[in-house]
Amino acid sequence: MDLFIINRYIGENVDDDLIDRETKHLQKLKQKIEERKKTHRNQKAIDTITLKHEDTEKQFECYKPLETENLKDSVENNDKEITEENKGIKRKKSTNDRVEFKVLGISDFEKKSKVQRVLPRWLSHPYSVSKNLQNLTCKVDNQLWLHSILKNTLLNEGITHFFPVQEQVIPFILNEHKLPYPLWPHDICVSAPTGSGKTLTFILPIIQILMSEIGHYIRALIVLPVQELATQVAKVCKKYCTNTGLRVALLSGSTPLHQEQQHLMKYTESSGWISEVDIVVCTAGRLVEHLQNTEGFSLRHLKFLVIDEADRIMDNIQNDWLYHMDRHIRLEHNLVTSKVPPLNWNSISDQKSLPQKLLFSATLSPDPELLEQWGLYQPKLFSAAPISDFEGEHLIKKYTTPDELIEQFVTCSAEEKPLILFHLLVEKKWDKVLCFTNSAQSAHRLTVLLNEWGKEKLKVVELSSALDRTSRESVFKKFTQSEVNVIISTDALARGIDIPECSYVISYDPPRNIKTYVHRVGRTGRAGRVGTAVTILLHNQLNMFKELLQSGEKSEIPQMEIPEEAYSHLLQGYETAILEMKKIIHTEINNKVRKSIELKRGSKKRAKKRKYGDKSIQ
Ligand SMILES: Nc1ncnc2c1ncn2[C@@H]1O[C@H](COP(=O)(O)OP(=O)(O)OP(=O)(O)O)[C@@H](O)[C@H]1O
Repeated sequence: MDLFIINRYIGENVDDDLIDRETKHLQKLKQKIEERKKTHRNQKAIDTITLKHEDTEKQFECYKPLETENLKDSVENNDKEITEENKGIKRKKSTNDRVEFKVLGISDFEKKSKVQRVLPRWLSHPYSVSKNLQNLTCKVDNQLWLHSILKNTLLNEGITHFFPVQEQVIPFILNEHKLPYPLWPHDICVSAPTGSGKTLTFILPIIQILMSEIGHYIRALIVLPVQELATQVAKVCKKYCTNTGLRVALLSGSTPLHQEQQHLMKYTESSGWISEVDIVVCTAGRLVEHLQNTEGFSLRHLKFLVIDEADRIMDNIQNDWLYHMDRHIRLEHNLVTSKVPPLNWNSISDQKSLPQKLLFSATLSPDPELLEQWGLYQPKLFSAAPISDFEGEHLIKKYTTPDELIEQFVTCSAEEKPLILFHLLVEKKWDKVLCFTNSAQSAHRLTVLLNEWGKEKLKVVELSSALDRTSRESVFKKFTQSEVNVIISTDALARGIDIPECSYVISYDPPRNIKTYVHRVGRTGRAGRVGTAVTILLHNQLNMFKELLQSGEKSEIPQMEIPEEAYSHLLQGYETAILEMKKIIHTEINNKVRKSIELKRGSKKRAKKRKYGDKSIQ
C-alpha cells in the first residue's frame, strides 16, 4: 500500500477530446488565413481584369459577361491557371461545368501548340540525285534512248558523259510521254546545285519529243526571269536544234516587239495564223506582251512549259504573268478552272492533257505552300539534298552547293577591305575572278579604283545591265581569253549565268540572303571544275553571315586567315588610287550633267547604251 499519493495539478478536467478540438480549430484558423490571403491575391487579379476590360464588357453586355463572384470562385479553384504574364487578360475555363462566354475584343495569348508540318508524299519522298560530277558513268554514246542527232551534237560539244541530274531526269521525261491514253505525264520539279547541267536536262528531252512531229505550233515554252538568262538558254537551245528541223525564238525584249512578232507568227490564206517556231524561250514579262498584243499567238498546242529559276520568277512577278498565261491556256483548252482536275478516268479522258510543267532551280524550296501556286499535276521531285533531310522542316530551307566548290570567308575592318581584295587579285594572282557588290554605284567605283591601282597588272571590267548584248559577250570572251582578269557585277548577274572558266567568286559586299549567296558562289565550281568563293565581311557582319548560312541549313564554312603584314604595305598605293578614282568619277558626273543640259537644250541625240570601253558614262 502506498503511504502517500502525490497529485499534480493539471488544471480543469482536460480530456483528450478537448485537445483534439483545439488543434483542429487552430488548423481551421490557419487555413482560413491562408484562404483569405489567396482570395486577396486573386481579388487583385480580378480587379485588373475588370479595369482593363470594363469598356469592352459594357459594349458586349448582350454576351452576358461572367459574374464577378463566379469569376472569383473560378479563380480560386484554378489559382494556378492565372499566370504572371497573362494576369488580367486570360480567363481560364472553370473546372466546374459553367459555360464561359468569350468576350469579344479580348486577345487570347494562350500559347498555341506547335503544328507538325506534314509534307505531301511527293515532297517527302523525292528521287535522289547525286551531286558527284567526278565519277561519271553514263556515257552519251551508250544511251539507246537518245536520238543520234542529239548524240552527235553532244559529242561535238565535248560532252561525253551525262551528269547525274541529266542521267535521271531525261529518260524519266521521255518515258512520261510514252504513257498510254488517257494518262497524262507527271509534272516535274528539279532542285540540283548550280552548274550541275540543268539546262540540258530540259532541252534534250523537249527536242527529242518535238522532232518526231512536225507542226506549225508553239509546242514548248521556256520561261526565264531575266533577259541575259533567256539569251543564254536560247543559244543552247538553238545549238541542240541543229539538224532537227525545229526552230527556236527568243522573246526577251532585246529586240523590238514588232520584230519579234514578225519572226514568230505568219498569216496564211489556207490555215490563218501559224507559228514560225516550235520552241519559244522568253522572259515572263515579254510573254505577257505577246499574249496581249501578238495576233495569232497561241499556246493551244503547248506540250512543255519550262520554268527555269522557278523560285526567282515567283519572287519577282512580272506583269502578273502566271495569271495571264494560266488564263490563256485555260481558254485555249476550254477549261472552266485552271486547277488540276481530280485524278479519275472521266476527268482526264474528257480533257486534252495540259502542258507538262517542268520547274528547275538550284534553290527550289520544296515548300508545299509555294509550289501550290503552280497547279502541278501529280508532280515528282528530283532533289540533290540528302534524303535524310526530307524528314522534317529542314528540307524546306535546305540548299546544296557543288562538291567542287571551296567556300571561305575573311573578316576585316572597312579600311582593310580594298587592301584585302587587291592583295588577293594582285599578290595572290587570282585570275578569272567574278566580284560581287551590292549596288551598281559601288561596282562602278570599285572598277575605276582597281584599274587605277593595278595599272599594268590588272584588267577589271564592270558588267552591268547598262551594257548591251554584244558588249557583254565581248566581255565574256575577253575574260575566257584572260584579257580581262576581273569582272565586277551586281546581283543582277548572280543567277544562272554560265561564265566560262570562272575560277574565283569574291563577294566584296556580303550577300543579303541565303539564295543570293548560293547563286553567287555557284558562278564558280561549275560542271565538275574546282572553284573558290570568298566572302569579305566587316567584323560586325560576321554574326549576320553565320545566321544567313544557318537559314539555309548550310554547315559552317572556314575562315581564311590573312595576316595584316600581307597587305599593310598596300596602303600608300591605295591612297593615291582613291584620289585618282575621285577625280575620274567627278569628271564623269560633270560630263553627265553637261550632256543632260545639252539634251534639254534641244539636242536630238538619243541616249545610247554604254559600249564596253566607253568611260564617259555611268
Ligand atoms: N554532261 C555534261 N558534261 C560536261 N559539261 C556539261 C554537261 N552538261 C552541262 N555541261 C556544262 O555545264 C555548265 C553548267 O550547266 P548549266 O548552265 O546547265 O548549269 P545549271 O545547273 O543550269 O546551273 P545554274 O543553276 O547556275 O543555272 C555549262 O557550261 C554546260 O555546258
